[in-house]
Amino acid sequence: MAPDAPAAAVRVRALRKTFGDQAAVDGIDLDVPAGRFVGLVGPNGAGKTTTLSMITGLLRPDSGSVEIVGHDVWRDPVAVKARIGVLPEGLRLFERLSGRELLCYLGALRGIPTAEAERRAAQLLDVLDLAGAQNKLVVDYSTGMRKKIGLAAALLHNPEVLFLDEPFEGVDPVSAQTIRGVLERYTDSGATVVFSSHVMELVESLCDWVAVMATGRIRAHGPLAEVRGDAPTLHEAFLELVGAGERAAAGDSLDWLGGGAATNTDTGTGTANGADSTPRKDGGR
Ligand SMILES: Nc1ncnc2c1ncn2[C@@H]1O[C@H](COP(=O)(O)OP(=O)(O)OP(=O)(O)O)[C@@H](O)[C@H]1O
Repeated sequence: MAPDAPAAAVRVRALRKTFGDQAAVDGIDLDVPAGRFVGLVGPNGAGKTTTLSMITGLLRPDSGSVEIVGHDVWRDPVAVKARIGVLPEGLRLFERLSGRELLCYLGALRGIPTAEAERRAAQLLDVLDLAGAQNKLVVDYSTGMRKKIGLAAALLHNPEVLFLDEPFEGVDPVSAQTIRGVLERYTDSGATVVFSSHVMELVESLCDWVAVMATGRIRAHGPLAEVRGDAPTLHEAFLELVGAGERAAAGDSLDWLGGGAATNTDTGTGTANGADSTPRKDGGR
């Protein structure tokens, strides 16, 4: 391979997963370049979590293959798991450990020498603004704190590629800024971050490479500017790619919805207010 063509961080071929007769991921191909900040975006149910779960070895595909920095996820799982960090959706943690104990324990599982694991844990807790809660049990952590301790756990072994499923969901703006700073520093060192999100503004401001998914397929992927094309924002390009205009128009059929009783007058099932549109507190009895 030419020196100016670095190996893909993630190489996906014909990846497919069905649940019953529904294809959650419908045979996707994807090459994620190394050293990028990558956003996987798509509407609810697009298949983002299913894709990330298969890429990280948490869910077995029906067919297709995934390589991470040249290692097959299903044939070479140990090599892959040593190279990746994962913050999955609905992260399960050891709830009865404190944040610091959790990181030190995971460090031991990863084979990191105790002193080094403690050093890294202390630094991560500090940078992620969790030092004050390091002795608190994880079960007592808030949603945002859980995301941050999950991120610390995913970074502890200094992985080459980090996968984050909705890392900013439930996180306040200050913590989001902290997480962002950590991730930017991490990608500046040449590592790759792949994260899923619905928040286009966030993806646009953080990512230099995006993949847009809808109904189990990749609709567009590549450098941010290319995917955005002539659209003024990624948000607008996204709406066009996933056909959201049609779905928005479908809302027109909710002609009864308006928060008032007046629209119920001729249905025969309403409040019997008749032509009087004045709201009545007695429920029309
Ligand atoms: N374990 C499962 N059993 C049955 N159907 C599933 C399962 N997991 C996912 N699906 C279905 O697969 C489709 C893709 O789901 P997935 O969670 O991957 O989407 P997503 O893009 O992550 O959505 P969201 O943004 O809402 O989290 C959905 O229609 C979902 O209902």
